[in-house]
Amino acid sequence: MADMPDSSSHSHDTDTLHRRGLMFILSSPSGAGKTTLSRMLLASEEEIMLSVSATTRPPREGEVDGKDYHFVSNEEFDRLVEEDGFYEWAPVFGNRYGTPKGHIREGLKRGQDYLFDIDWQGTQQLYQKDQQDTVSVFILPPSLDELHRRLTARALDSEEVVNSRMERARAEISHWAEYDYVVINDNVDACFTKVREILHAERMKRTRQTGLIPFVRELMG
Ligand SMILES: Nc1ncnc2c1ncn2[C@@H]1O[C@H](COP(=O)(O)OP(=O)(O)OP(=O)(O)O)[C@@H](O)[C@H]1O
Ligand SMILES: Nc1nc2c(ncn2[C@@H]2O[C@H](COP(=O)(O)O)[C@@H](O)[C@H]2O)c(=O)[nH]1
Repeated sequence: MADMPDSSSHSHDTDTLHRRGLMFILSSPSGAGKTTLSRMLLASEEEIMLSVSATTRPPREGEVDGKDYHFVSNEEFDRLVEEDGFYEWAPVFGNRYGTPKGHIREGLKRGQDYLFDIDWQGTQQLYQKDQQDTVSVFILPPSLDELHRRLTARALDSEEVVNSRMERARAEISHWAEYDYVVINDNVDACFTKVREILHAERMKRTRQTGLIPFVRELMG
């Protein structure tokens, strides 16, 4: 290593130039696998934080209040809407779901990434509010038969709920072309690798790397 140039005199750490955070959205018809992929992403990426939605839907078995969702009453949801407490919200499957405002804007400036498991209505609203920080990925099932199989195998919803989600699937899939990326979730590991590659590439986008401006200035003298 003796003949390697000494880089210690550089005033920038070139591995950690400042960048803006991004809002990384995963959408899909119910049952295609976005919750599974979100959990895999959160387990493997330290720099991304889940945006925990509020919902009027009752918790499913195993879901934890404050971790999977903030489970709220209809009255509480009304109050949050009136107080302008949501970044976006939408009715889905007879319940209401919304992204609490929290500190997303400040976090993005600091370089914090946020993961959103939201539907096409919420995606459109985030795009309208802040297009430059938004990256959206639509997850498709390999077939509708497989989607039905996954919803049934998950065994968390009644047959009636599974059927109503299947009825909605075509309408949701019709929004696929509004997304930046589309990935088919056939093999979950292969799909996850693609989703993670998208996140990594988007982090490197020139317009997000705000630290490049002072770096290049210094580089050029
Ligand atoms: N590639 C895959 N192959 C087989 N099963 C899968 C695959 N991906 C996810 N699953 C399974 O399919 C079921 C539905 O997945 P998941 O709950 O992640 O879907 P979702 O899109 O988040 O649904 P919802 O919108 O209703 O929350 C789960 O039981 C999950 O383990
Ligand atoms: N527009 C929003 N959609 C959301 C939000 N949180 C979740 N969702 C979407 O709702 C459906 C159903 O979810 P489930 O957990 O009941 O199966 C799914 O498509 C989610 O992506 C939100 O805050 N805003």
